[in-house]
Amino acid sequence: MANDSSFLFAGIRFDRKKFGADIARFQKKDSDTDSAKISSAAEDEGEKTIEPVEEKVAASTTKKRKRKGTSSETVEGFNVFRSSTSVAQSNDEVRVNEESVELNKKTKKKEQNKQLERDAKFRKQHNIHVSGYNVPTPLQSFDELKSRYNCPSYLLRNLKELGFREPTPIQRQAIPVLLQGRECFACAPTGSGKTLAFVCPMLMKLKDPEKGGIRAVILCHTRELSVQTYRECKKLAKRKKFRIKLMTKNLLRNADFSKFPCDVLISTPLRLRLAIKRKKIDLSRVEYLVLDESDKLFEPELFKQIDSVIKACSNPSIIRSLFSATLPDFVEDQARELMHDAVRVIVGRKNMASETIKQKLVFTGSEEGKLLAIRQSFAESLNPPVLVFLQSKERAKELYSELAFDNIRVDVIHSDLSQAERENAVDNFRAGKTWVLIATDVVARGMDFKGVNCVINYDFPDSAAAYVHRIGRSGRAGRTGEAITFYTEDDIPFLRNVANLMAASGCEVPSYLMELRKKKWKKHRPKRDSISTKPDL
Ligand SMILES: Nc1ncnc2c1ncn2[C@@H]1O[C@H](COP(=O)(O)OP(=O)(O)OP(=O)(O)O)[C@@H](O)[C@H]1O
Repeated sequence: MANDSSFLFAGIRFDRKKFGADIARFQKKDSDTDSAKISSAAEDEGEKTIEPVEEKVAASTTKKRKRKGTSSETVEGFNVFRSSTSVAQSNDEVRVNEESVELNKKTKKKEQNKQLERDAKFRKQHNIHVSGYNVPTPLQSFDELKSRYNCPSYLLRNLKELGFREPTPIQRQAIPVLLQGRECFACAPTGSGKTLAFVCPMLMKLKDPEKGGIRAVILCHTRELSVQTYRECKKLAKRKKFRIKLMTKNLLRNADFSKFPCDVLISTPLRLRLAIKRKKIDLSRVEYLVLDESDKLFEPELFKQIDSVIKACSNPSIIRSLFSATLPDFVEDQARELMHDAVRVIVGRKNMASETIKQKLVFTGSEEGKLLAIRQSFAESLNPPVLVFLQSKERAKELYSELAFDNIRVDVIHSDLSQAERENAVDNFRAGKTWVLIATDVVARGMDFKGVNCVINYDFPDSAAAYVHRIGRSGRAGRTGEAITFYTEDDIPFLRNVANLMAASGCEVPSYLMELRKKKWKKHRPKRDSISTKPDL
């Protein structure tokens, strides 16, 4: 047989050393009995396939290993001894393989189901709600960024140095979603760490600094928030030479965007739109786009601007994400049309105020009553830092000129101030130089002033979202805070809306408030009497 089959090896360099044992065995055998014996050996092997199911996977691999060096081995692509018995054997093998594949599938499915159960339990524990196909397992710890996603050590070190020991619920879920390359719209309470939830995966996705175009864009609705986000990015990217740029007026005016070295660009929609129109900035390489405070960006006055940015970010494999503490249905609907295969992540309940804030309603009767109430409150216990919100810049200026002489360190911020003045006001408040910051809604969203003890809604907010975001400047990152909302006769129709928000976030609300009628609450900015106490001349 060895001789007969030698023609099969013609033209093939046969390694006699390697297959010495086989050659010796074949040479010993009588050529007539040879194939019968080999066939029966093959049958024997075939019989071995009638084994308990559990052992089949192991058996088939052992069999493969055993067959190495036996007569029916494939030599460099040729099956040397092909007989009817080996066909039967192959059929058996196919069956065994099919069964073991089936078994593998079942085991895998079982394990997947167990993992899904564990994920669901974990999400419930952290009040995380998800929808979307194949949502990744939430993070148990920041260490998993290393074990599951090979997070670079500079980033882990930065997280540690910033004092972030454990991911917050939104970070637990949104980070794996974005790292999986999925688009995401996320809603989580104010002060719950959404910035890190989108910056961390962005830095991981970008891996290393690269030349040749803008790779990530973060859109923020105000300049103040852009500056803050820029600083947060820089802190997280420390030790890595990413080119993180803030779209300032100066940059917009003077930069040559055709040679713009930039990994991450942070901008307001207006400035970026101007750069697209005037400077032909190229966003076609952008891999990662974040719309922070997304519901604000989707409002009609900003929508045109974000729309042109979204269109300019034409990379088909872009990952877009939307983050906010409030996510109205109309934004969800628009987001669904815009995004593909997105995962929706909600922490707690949508559009809910943070549970760490003690909320209070105070009836002041009239505008004069408000001024008395705030003065009295400061006289009794001024626990800075305190933020006071008013409905317009005119009213903010008026209150400032009243309180400026009251022997408290007070400042004001609104859109009539220059950029430098606005930044100064924010920095002084952060540094504790200002105790009371009087503000319009320009700093109501996104701004992270550490440790604000109390927010006073001097003027009733104009919508549910405004209420949630304004009071959310206090009680951040798990700390407690306080919110006081003044109301007058004009605001009574909308009291029930605030009462509902208070009750939903666990505050005690007098029952009579819950019995009031609910009225659609949008853009409630009634004409109010002037704040001034100076007599009219
Ligand atoms: N894992 C963490 N552990 C502790 N603190 C954290 C963690 N992540 C973020 N923080 C801190 O929590 C604070 C709030 O974070 P951030 O400003 O991102 O909140 P946010 O959810 O975006 O709030 P908003 O809705 O008001 O914009 C920041 O001071 C931030 O440094």
